[in-house]
Amino acid sequence: MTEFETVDLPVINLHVLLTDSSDNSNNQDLIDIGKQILLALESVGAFQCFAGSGDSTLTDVQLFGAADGLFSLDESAKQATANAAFLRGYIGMGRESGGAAVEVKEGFSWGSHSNKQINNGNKLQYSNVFPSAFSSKHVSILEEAHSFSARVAQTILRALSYALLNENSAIAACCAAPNESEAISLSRLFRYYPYAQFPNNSQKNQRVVPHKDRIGSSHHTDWGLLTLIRSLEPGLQIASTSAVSETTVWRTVVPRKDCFIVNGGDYLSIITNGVVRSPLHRVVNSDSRVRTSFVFFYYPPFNTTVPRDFKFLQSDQLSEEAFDRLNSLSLFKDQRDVAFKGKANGTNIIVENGDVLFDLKKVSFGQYICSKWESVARFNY
Ligand SMILES: O=C(O)CCC(=O)C(=O)O
Ligand SMILES: [Fe+2]
Repeated sequence: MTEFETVDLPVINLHVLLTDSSDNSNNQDLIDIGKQILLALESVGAFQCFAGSGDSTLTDVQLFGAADGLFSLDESAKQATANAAFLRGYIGMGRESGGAAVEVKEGFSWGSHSNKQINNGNKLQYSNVFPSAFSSKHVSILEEAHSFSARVAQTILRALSYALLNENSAIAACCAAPNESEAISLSRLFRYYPYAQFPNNSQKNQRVVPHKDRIGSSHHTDWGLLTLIRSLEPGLQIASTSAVSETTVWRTVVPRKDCFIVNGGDYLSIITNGVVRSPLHRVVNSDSRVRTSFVFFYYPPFNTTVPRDFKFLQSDQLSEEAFDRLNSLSLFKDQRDVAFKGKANGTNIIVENGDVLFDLKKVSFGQYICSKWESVARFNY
């Protein structure tokens, strides 16, 4: 495998804020940690976060033990959950991609344990679907991973909104209903395999170019407020540029034990007028090793729309660099299979010059995100 550079992400210890829930603006820890978070999110757009040790935390041993239990089930037990509900259950190899490449991974999605049913057309809020052979001990570890991650994400945003001082109102609006956010946020486990496990069946003579025709996760930015990632293995890479070009250098994140890797998301970048970066990233697979990761996408409440004072797309309000950066976010890109590119898709997506624009006045965040998830499903493998 090609050698890649590594990136040294700042490490931020959030533990003290998770044990102290007082919402007091004089709280020095909140201010200090908020500043560290702001510095990390406005420079690289990512950091590693230690969320504590003790009972109410998530350990790598618990999490990856549950992941092993899940992925080692029979294919038929996993497949039985594949089409049970939108964004719940198993995702088979090659069934999802954010680009033209085949993503050589299997995955599993779940959400909040307290979701009981579909809620007023809100497809993101649904009860969990686990294979019947999956142990209840492992189910509770995964469901606790979801609620703990939501608490960590809320705490990061609370500290960030203090650090942003005058710019905190947009974040505060997104944080006003943490239970609604938790209900539509998404947890996933992924297992990435050597590319050789997905050979080229249809065009046998064509060479498969590693990291181009086959990849772990195509280059993208995440759509939501924050993404939390756990893994024991490197593979996640952050780009040196906001769009892929000849000068792009991919740098590997080396995960630290019992830490989350935290990425700023597109929506957070938008509501902070580009102050927070949503870093361009991808996952490359090893030739010889399997990599497992836990990924948690933290979203604002379903009905959130962009706040009224939103300045995006008025380039006079932003530096040229920030404007270009916001314009290249995956949230605004058409990530559908090539066969659909340039064609309108129902009511949620507006297509202009092949790119998808988010009609900010008409569409709620939740509705739009449903259409984004539909756009990355792949069926023809
Ligand atoms: O597995 C990882 O490390 C990250 C995956 C990722 O970027 C995503 O699913 O959005
Ligand atoms: Fe991502």
